[in-house]
Amino acid sequence: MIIEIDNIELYFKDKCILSGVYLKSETGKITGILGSNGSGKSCFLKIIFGSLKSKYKLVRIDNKPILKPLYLTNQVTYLPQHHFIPNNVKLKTAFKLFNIPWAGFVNAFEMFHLNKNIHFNRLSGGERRLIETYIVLKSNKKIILLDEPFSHLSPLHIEKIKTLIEEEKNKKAIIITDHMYNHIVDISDSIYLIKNGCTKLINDLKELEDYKYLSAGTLN
Ligand SMILES: Nc1ncnc2c1ncn2[C@@H]1O[C@H](COP(=O)(O)OP(=O)(O)OP(=O)(O)O)[C@@H](O)[C@H]1O
Repeated sequence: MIIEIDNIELYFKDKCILSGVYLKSETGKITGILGSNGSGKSCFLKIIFGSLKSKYKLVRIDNKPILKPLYLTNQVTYLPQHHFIPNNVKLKTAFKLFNIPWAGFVNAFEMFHLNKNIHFNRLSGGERRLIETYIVLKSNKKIILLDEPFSHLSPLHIEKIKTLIEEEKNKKAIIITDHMYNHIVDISDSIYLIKNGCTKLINDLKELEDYKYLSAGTLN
């Protein structure tokens, strides 16, 4: 499956956030999006998902235009920046609701093996993030959108999530953004930088410095 997003124009009042955006992602590939604070990364993911309306947008899957919000096609899932599992839900209930086997999760993250019956709001911010990222990654959807999956995670958990992303990409198209650019660079097959409302396909990492996303000499 190849998904392409094109022709987006997003304004808030008369402030232009995105214009001249193009992104291509496909099954078996991880597509990274980088950009400084406020550059429009989250808005872009919400527009792809279909939860944020823009003035224009064109989404194509395998060359066919998708005219309704992508989430209505049942092909996409999305990890937002905020928590999406309600506070008062027990972990085992959350896994059941999203149809994700608990056993696989505790196999990968043993530290949770006694936590099946605890409520989501009894976990730390990083633990919640880890569980939500796992649930989104393991869903049976073909397109996965991840908005800052690494924030609040400790280094070992970041490595585990990266491994999981690499495993899942075999059957999914994964689009990911995070400020931990080194991890994005590490796992991405292609990288787009959002700058001045436009996406720029990065062919050489040095361009991240040229476009002043990183300060000069960072990559030396
Ligand atoms: N509902 C809204 N109303 C008005 N402006 C908004 C709204 N949502 C986002 N914006 C603005 O759009 C711009 C892009 O926001 P977005 O959240 O997409 O940035 P981002 O690249 O994800 O930033 P960060 O890395 O800091 O999370 C910002 O200037 C933000 O203030």
